[in-house]
Amino acid sequence: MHQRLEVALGDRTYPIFIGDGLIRDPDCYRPYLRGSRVLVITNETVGPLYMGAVLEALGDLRTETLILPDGEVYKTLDVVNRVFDALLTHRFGRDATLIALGGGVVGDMAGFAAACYQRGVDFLQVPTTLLAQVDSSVGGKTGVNHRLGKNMIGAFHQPRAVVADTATLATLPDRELSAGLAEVIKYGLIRDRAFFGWLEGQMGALRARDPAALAEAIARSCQNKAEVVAADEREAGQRALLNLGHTFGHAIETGVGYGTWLHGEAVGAGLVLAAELSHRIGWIDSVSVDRTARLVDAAGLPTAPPSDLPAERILELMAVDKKVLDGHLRLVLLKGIGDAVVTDEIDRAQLLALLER
Ligand SMILES: NC(=O)c1ccc[n+]([C@@H]2O[C@H](COP(=O)([O-])OP(=O)(O)OC[C@H]3O[C@@H](n4cnc5c(N)ncnc54)[C@H](O)[C@@H]3O)[C@@H](O)[C@H]2O)c1
Ligand SMILES: O=C(O)C(=O)C[C@@H](O)[C@H](O)[C@H](O)COP(=O)(O)O
Ligand SMILES: [Zn+2]
Repeated sequence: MHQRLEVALGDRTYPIFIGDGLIRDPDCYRPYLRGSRVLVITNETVGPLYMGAVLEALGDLRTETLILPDGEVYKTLDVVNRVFDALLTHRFGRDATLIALGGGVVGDMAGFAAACYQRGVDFLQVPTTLLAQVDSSVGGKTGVNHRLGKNMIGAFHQPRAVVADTATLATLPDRELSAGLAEVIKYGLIRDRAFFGWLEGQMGALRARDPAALAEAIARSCQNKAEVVAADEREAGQRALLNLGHTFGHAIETGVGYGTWLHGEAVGAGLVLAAELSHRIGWIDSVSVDRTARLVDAAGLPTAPPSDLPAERILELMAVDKKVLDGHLRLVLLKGIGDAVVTDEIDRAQLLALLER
């Protein structure tokens, strides 16, 4: 079954297409191209698998391709510069459309290149990981990492359309599927208690790649994300809730070295830390913490930070989080399952005690 959701942003709106085989469907691309010139950006793993299908769908358009190296460690300004090199070498103008074909790494970099090239050109997201289909392809956060912090350089730039072909998940390694499930669980925790309950019952089916379960998880995740982004495109308020687990998670990713822990793995541990901290300050009961830890574990994800990363180091890295305001750390914590809030009331001693447990 094919589904179409909308991300409504005031006078602008864009579709999220979800379904089996959509990567080959010209109707998912053609109406969203400004001109006839397209640059498809992918990486050395995804290119051989799916570039042919995208080129087939684009037909006789004037299309160029660019293959980037694969890995979180390549989500850098240097690599984005290769996109600018390609655009300029092929003399792309302002009517260019970039197509990001791959996971969140390709999507974040291609989107950032689109935000910057000639001060902004169009781009489409064609996400091929679960994580990208449920999260990174939607909402317009684009950017790259810095040695000192995750996603520290970037821009808000919305895609013109998102084409999530669920069939591409067939080739995704199990570890990457699990990583995507961390962001899926996140939506249940922050704003969708019923979805959280559904996930508790469906985790086995999701990990077994049951097509109906995956399609449902992707659609409900995208619906939740689209609603949050529509209400707060540039994270002036409630969009920060999408960062549940990420202050811990980003610190873990940076601390162990980009790509050592996958983003979703670090978020998985971060979700459990956020739940545990919420319990320690009396906001949620221990049953809710256990349910969170059990679901994260059932997804095949870590439930605690790496034992060789000192608590002091995690705290140091958390201090560069983008939610820091006036030097104060702000964290997303839980008032209940399905009910997240941002708070600045956690002090260093509480965090140290949590991380040293
Ligand atoms: N912009 C946002 O809102 C947002 C949201 C969440 C995460 N992110 C970012 O996304 C990144 C993580 O994305 P990710 O988890 O997709 O990782 P990724 O892009 O590194 O992809 C994971 C791996 O799977 C491979 N791959 C992709 N599709 C495949 C397929 N269909 N079959 C086989 N292999 C495939 C990739 O080549 C890569 O090796 C992080 O940098 C994170 O910060 C951004
Ligand atoms: O879309 C958002 O907003 C998110 O926070 C989604 C997160 O899953 C994602 O990892 C995002 O890139 C984190 O944002 P950042 O602003 O903390 O870098
Ligand atoms: Zn994330």
